[in-house]
Amino acid sequence: MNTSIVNIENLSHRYSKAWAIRDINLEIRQKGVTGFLGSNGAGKSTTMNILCGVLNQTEGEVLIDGIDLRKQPLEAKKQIGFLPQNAPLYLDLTVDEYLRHCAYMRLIPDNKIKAAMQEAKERCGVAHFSKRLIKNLSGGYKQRVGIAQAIIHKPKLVVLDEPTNGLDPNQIAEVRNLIKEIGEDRSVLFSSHILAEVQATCDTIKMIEHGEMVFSGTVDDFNNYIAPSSMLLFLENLPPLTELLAIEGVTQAKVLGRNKVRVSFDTAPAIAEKMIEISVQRGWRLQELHLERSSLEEIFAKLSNKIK
Ligand SMILES: Nc1ncnc2c1ncn2[C@@H]1O[C@H](COP(=O)(O)OP(=O)(O)OP(=O)(O)O)[C@@H](O)[C@H]1O
Repeated sequence: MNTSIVNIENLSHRYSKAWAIRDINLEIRQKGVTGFLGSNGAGKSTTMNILCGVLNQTEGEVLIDGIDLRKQPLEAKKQIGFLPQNAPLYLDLTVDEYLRHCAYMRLIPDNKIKAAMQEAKERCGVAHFSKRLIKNLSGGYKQRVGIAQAIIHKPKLVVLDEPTNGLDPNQIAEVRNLIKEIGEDRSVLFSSHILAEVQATCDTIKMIEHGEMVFSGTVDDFNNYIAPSSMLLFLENLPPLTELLAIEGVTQAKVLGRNKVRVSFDTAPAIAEKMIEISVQRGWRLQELHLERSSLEEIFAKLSNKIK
């Protein structure tokens, strides 16, 4: 069995002269939610449009569930549901009329359309708006209908391009939950330039900047991308700073309160364990040790600059 739903190899795309993406390699697992992160203009939409067969790449290969998208587009596209950046909704249709149209477009057999519509509507929480004109739905519900059309044919891969863009905070939370639910039994790839959103919704992160992949890994890998270089210590018996500074690897020490000190260190291995050991030996009575990690924004900035 193929363990990846998507395999992208050496993918590049050029609009007229400028390359929008360059030599991208990407693998996405069969299940779970993958966040596709990148600044504005990084190349997310270009990659997603190629991945969904909406745009023909200049170079490289895209396999969906092992099927070459270029050579067998109809077969490959059966496995893909796509919600582009501007949801392709027909505002003058009702939810039912629109989803029926999408089901026809997806070549769902006539006798299965009703059940497919019902299942997609229930999954996306829009069944009670079946007869409502799409133009009369709130932004969040329009987006739900957009997601319903992306899953109506039960694809193995659902691709959502900035699905929470323009929604209010409540609607964002609802759409994020829906994305997580959908990712329970298939693979979802969704793009965003909001770090916290990707962190809250995804298992895996892929990040693109200036058309090149700069990161691929778990959310934890991402959060730990920059190794900590300082720690906060809460010590009942705070020693003189000279004693802290004499520890191998410690570069700075600053008292922040009666029992609190910030210690900066270089890349000394196992510095936290060493600090605990020394504090026991010397009776400093360590109450708490907190490694200070980089904020997501710092990691984002570092990755963004990686290829500048
Ligand atoms: N149709 C087009 N013609 C020419 N250049 C384009 C076209 N579409 C995108 N580009 C350029 O390709 C690069 C990548 O754009 P893309 O839309 O893929 O980025 P993005 O990461 O999706 O950005 P955003 O978050 O702003 O949607 C940008 O420099 C953009 O200006």
